[in-house]
Amino acid sequence: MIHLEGISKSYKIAKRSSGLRQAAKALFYREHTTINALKDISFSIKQGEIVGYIGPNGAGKSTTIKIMSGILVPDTGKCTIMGYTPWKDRTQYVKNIGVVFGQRSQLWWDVPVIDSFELLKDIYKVPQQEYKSTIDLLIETLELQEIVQSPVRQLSLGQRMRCEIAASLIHNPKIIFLDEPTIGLDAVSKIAVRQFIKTINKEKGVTVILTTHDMNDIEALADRVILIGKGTLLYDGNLEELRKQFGTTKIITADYAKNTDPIQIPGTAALSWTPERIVLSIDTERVKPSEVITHLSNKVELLDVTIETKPIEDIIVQLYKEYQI
Ligand SMILES: Nc1ncnc2c1ncn2[C@@H]1O[C@H](COP(=O)(O)OP(=O)(O)OP(=O)(O)O)[C@@H](O)[C@H]1O
Repeated sequence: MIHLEGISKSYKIAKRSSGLRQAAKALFYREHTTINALKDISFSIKQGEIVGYIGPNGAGKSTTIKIMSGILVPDTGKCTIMGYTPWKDRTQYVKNIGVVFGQRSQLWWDVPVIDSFELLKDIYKVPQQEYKSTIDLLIETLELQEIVQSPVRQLSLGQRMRCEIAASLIHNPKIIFLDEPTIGLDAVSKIAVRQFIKTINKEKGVTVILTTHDMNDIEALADRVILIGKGTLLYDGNLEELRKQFGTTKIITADYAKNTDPIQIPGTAALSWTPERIVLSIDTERVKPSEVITHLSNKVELLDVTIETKPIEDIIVQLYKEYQI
């Protein structure tokens, strides 16, 4: 469905110099620097996938989304999405995609949200009946009843984001590109937005490409992650694989009847210790959690034990370190 091959994109920016003399010189002669935002990016995405497109600030995520949505033209490379070249066949192509840029609004600021929806219906030439059933569903599932009559400028960020997502789906697109859709949302709104993305993917088979810095978004939604750093594709694979590769640490917290003897267990490191509780970090490649618990129960009278997996956030930090990005 989506196929990128050898995509590169650079930005040319004028160097700014300080001082009056330099500013005068710049009137006649401008020096430029080139930023290589994307270098030889290739990947394919199948229909119905939810792909998390991740990487640190400035990695090239938004640039890729802009190329895939036809806003930017790459310097070199091929991009075919549903048979279209996004920046060449824009008019036909955009009928098939929805785009949300968390940082920018596609809604008209001063008019009630519902009027923006109507305008988008006309732009995309959505038949009235189809529009009615889509909009009713969107209003209900994204809980927009109370806010659709308000102008966008009066909405909170979370309310606006829910409207943005609805706006991107009015024409029933087959693919949606979400660039940081949960940025600045409270916990409840984040969960609602994630749930909604999951539902349209499951029930309508919508393909989702999601960029985010919130690893909980990735964990909740994406089966596959593509990692980009300094414009280069570094990892493309299953989230579970990533976890296996980098997430071999588990944290065991054990509560026990008072014990003042030191506890040392091979393959573990004590993160904290009191006469009633120990928190151990264990490397599951060296020792199994069950072996640690057996060791512990031989030494102390165990009252409670919990085992936690390393949060996905830590795994990603480790990954960024590994690739030095
Ligand atoms: N319009 C532009 N003009 C010049 N440079 C740009 C432009 N847009 C992006 N860049 C540069 O290209 C690189 C990639 O930027 P991009 O916005 O794609 O990164 P990103 O991964 O989306 O980052 P973030 O997570 O911070 O949003 C950065 O170095 C950025 O400064």
